[in-house]
Amino acid sequence: NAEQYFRELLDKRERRYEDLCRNIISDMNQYGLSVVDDFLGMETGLKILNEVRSMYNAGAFQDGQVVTNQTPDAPAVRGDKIRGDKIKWVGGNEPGCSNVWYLTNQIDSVVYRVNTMKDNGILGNYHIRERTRAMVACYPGSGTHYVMHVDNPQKDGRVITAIYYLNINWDARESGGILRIRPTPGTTVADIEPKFDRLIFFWSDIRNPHEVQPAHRTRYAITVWYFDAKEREEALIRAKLENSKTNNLAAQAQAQQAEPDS
Ligand SMILES: Cn1c(O)c(C(=O)NCC(=O)O)c(=O)c2ccccc21
Ligand SMILES: [Mn+2]
Repeated sequence: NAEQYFRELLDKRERRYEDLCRNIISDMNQYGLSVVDDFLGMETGLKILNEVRSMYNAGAFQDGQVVTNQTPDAPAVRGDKIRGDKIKWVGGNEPGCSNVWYLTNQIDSVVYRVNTMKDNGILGNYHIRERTRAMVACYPGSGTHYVMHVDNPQKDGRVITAIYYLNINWDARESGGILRIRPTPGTTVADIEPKFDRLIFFWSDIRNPHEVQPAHRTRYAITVWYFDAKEREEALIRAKLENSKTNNLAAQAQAQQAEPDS
């Protein structure tokens, strides 16, 4: 009967979800990164893509960082600075961002789940309670890239990077834009295509230097970073100490200047 059918459907969905979380746990423990394809399905993915496109076309993205021309051999002629990635920070439920907001909720439930499941290995060392806002990024596609870097080299609290890609029929052979992660220690690299409805996770710290190779087609991605409560707290305390130290130095310098020569 119908009730039986729906119960089985839900059970199947729940099992699929469990399997998904199990796979992420084993990937993160084994490789420090995990790739999930078809995360939300075509229909939902398209809604997010259209929302991001309309934000971009409305000029809501900050101008990307200015980078010199991409061709290293040609002399950097004045004025050939091109704009790199352009980004827009999306908080919670601002108007016109409901689909991005839905996405971040879906990623949240996976991350909070894998963080609390039993036998989750390294993930069990973290206590993830909050994340950054969502960073919506667009590479305009004129060969723009992002240099090799570590997201969190200095223990600012971010432990997991989650990136959701929106690029339909992406073919890296003609469009480039590959995310290359060079897990350390290790000698292999992971080349990840920014494919539509693909969600990836990787440790945000020095274990995962990565770069975005030059993109020759508009390349959209949405990133959220998850904090470990302890590392985040310690980072905030350090920042406060640093702050008060610099304030004191400034105040002292001010005071010394003000004092008449003794
Ligand atoms: C635009 N963009 C990024 O694309 C990546 C990044 O690592 N992207 C990986 C990817 O898109 O596959 C970043 O890490 C990043 C950090 C600060 C500001 C902008 C940034
Ligand atoms: Mn990065």
